[in-house]
Amino acid sequence: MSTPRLQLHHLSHQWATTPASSPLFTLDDLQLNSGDSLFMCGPSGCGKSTLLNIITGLLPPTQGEVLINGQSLYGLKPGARDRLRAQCMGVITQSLNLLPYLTVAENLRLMQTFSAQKADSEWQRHLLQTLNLTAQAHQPVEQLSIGQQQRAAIARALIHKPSLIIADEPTTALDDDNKNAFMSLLLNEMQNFDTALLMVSHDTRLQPHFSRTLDLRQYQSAEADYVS
Ligand SMILES: Nc1ncnc2c1ncn2[C@@H]1O[C@H](COP(=O)(O)OP(=O)(O)OP(=O)(O)O)[C@@H](O)[C@H]1O
Repeated sequence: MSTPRLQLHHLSHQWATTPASSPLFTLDDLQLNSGDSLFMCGPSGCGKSTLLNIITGLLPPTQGEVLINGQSLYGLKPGARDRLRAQCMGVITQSLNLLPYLTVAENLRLMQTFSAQKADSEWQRHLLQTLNLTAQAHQPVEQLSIGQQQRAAIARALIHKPSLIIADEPTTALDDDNKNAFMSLLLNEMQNFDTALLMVSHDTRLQPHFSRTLDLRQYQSAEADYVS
């Protein structure tokens, strides 16, 4: 069995503004292996973005441990942590994170540079072909349709062969047909590329696409303040 892609141990977070007795959430144990897809939901303010920031190395938790491929994320110095994030994680957000004036291929190349990988033209060709973007490879992203931009964002999240994909509300702007197409594509590609997926969404209709669900509300302290 390969090393888990993500492990959370006794993880909790507490803002300085909240009482010591009521951390935002407490997750004793969570593990994602290659091929796992986790749907994370919960009411506004329950801590989803906070947890994603902790998992992506941007916010040290007040307690507990985050392991990426068995490596303690916060046991690393900030520079090494940034490198681990760039090498091991692919992130897709609602705003897609693509540079609009660069072509699709240039966006992919930039991601490879951040992750300190050599250009792999064979892999890029394969990805663009799989995602039906070969004809758009040398077009600026701002000239693509929304659906094409989303496929480009998936390619960008996979170009460096990450072990973990983090997707934060990536389907908010989509109609139902495009939502389902996007999810099928993302899940299919993450299975093909041997990675794990953690996606945050308010849209519980997407839940059946995933192998597991985590409702963060269930991991909150009783005094937590959020909007249902
Ligand atoms: N820098 C901060 N300092 C203090 N409190 C914060 C900070 N950032 C967020 N919070 C609080 O932490 C709680 C969780 O916020 P978070 O953004 O993680 O929720 P969320 O579940 O992602 O919400 P939404 O679904 O609305 O995006 C909120 O009560 C918020 O006010």
